[in-house]
Amino acid sequence: MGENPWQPLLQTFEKLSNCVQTHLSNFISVKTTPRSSSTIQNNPISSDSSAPVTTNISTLQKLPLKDKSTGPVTKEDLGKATWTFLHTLAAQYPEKPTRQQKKDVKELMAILSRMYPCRECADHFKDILRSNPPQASSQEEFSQWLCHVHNTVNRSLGKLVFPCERVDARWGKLECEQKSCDLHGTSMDF
Ligand SMILES: Cc1cc2nc3c(=O)[nH]c(=O)nc-3n(C[C@H](O)[C@H](O)[C@H](O)COP(=O)(O)OP(=O)(O)OC[C@H]3O[C@@H](n4cnc5c(N)ncnc54)[C@H](O)[C@@H]3O)c2cc1C
Repeated sequence: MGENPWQPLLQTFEKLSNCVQTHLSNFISVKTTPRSSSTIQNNPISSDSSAPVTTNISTLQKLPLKDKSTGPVTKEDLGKATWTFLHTLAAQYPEKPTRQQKKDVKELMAILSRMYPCRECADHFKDILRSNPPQASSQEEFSQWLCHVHNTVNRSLGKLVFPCERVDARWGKLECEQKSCDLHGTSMDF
């Protein structure tokens, strides 16, 4: 019998199909390959056991499991994030806080000095609070007090002291539509 006249066309089609499959699997980083020791089953939601989807281990090994955003937090990262939280809180603290809000600030600082997830920092902060009890009768008073205690930490770490008259320029209120992020309160409430 002579050669199948469709053979060259079929071979070309097969090559094209393999090429498309390779490019697609590179694009989505998941390969559909026969089960082997270097692949893991990864189709927990499929009820069709005849069509297992497998992820190539070498693909998983290339994933950035410990990049900057997912790796362990350093003392510096934690410090920066906490100061951002505290100074933003101070910037949004009401001009006329309620008794409850003043109490909350004191409690928050006390809790930080006990539970801040860096033991030496927490102990250090406890000492600072002892000689600088929180002052939070107004937004101005709280943000200046916080600037002062942050500078106390800065000094002990050999860092530059921040000019507290510039604290409002450095730490503004959150940008929220129609003041929806503002803390509300007036000392008349309680
Ligand atoms: C309660 C607390 C206690 C800490 N104790 C320790 C400790 O004992 N040992 C330790 O190693 N680390 C401690 N840290 C971490 C340390 O304070 C820094 O956060 C960390 O070293 C990173 O410093 P940084 O130079 O990036 O700027 P940070 O001090 O984190 O400051 C962040 C930003 O705040 C601004 N800023 C600086 N000073 C002031 C200020 N006075 N008022 C307003 N804005 C300011 C600056 O723009 C600065 O870039 C503590 C952090 C906190 C929140």
